[in-house]
Amino acid sequence: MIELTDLTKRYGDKTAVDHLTVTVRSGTVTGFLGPNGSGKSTTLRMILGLNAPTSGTVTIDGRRFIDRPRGLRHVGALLDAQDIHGGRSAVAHLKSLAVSNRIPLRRVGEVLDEVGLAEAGRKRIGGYSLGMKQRLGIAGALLGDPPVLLFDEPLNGLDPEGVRWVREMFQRLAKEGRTVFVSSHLMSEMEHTAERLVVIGRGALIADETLADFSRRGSKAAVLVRAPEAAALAAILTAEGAEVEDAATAAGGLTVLGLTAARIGELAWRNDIMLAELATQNASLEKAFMELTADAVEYAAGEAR
Ligand SMILES: Nc1ncnc2c1ncn2[C@@H]1O[C@H](COP(=O)(O)OP(=O)(O)OP(=O)(O)O)[C@@H](O)[C@H]1O
Repeated sequence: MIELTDLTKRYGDKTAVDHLTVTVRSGTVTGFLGPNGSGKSTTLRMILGLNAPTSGTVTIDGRRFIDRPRGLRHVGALLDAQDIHGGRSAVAHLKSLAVSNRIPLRRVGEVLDEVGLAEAGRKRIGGYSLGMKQRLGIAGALLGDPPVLLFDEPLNGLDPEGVRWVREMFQRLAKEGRTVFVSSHLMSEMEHTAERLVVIGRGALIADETLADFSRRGSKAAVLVRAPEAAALAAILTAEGAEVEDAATAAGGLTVLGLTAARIGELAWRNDIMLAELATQNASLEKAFMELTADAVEYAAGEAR
């Protein structure tokens, strides 16, 4: 379990992390989401004792990371897959990590197998693709077989097969009872990866809940209706109290809020209006994320320069 209590980090006038209080539980994959520059990396670095908090505390299973003599055996982390010595091979890199953390050397072969780098293990890291570096970073995090794992944007640079593989691995690690905390600035990456979400904006907590609860915060469920006589139908639905928006992109499409699909179908039938399509739209996680973090986006497109 990772516990952040009133955790704050300031750089001069800039508050990178703002009184963050969060508990990251074991046995589940927790997504750590926020727009670019919202303080995710700074938080992960404070968890690992690489940055000192301005105030507040962070503990892992009750102790500060730097007070743990077992290091990589307790917490495995991938912070920046590119930040690695390109002249060495993956085997040499992992062996040096193993030796300095008193991890048996047989783990090197095991983790390289696990991440699919067994063949490339003796090649220079400098020649690796970003996806291979991500895999190597994940191997390093797994080396000490730790109960707590932190990953900063681990899906960056992975192809769709790689993304699926990482997702399945995170879920397996969580099922084994470990704490898996994964940052991303993209909801689409977390949607099929995490079970819980911690969402921050400008360093402050916006949400800490299950994915299902988070999606309910988003826009109300809407119903998409397509009908040749869209204008007539829109008038009927509005008279029934619905909020109707024209979906400008789809000819004849209406987005209806405030009525169920069943009720819309019934009203159309009673008024002899033919429907071409009637579909309930699930509240989109992406939309909920965009709405909740809109005020916290630091560099939006189209902003005054
Ligand atoms: N060493 C530093 N000195 C000054 N400001 C910093 C430093 N490190 C981070 N910041 C600032 O703190 C804020 C949070 O940065 P951080 O890298 O933690 O965000 P992030 O959520 O990880 O972003 P991204 O998704 O872009 O990686 C940013 O505004 C950043 O410019």
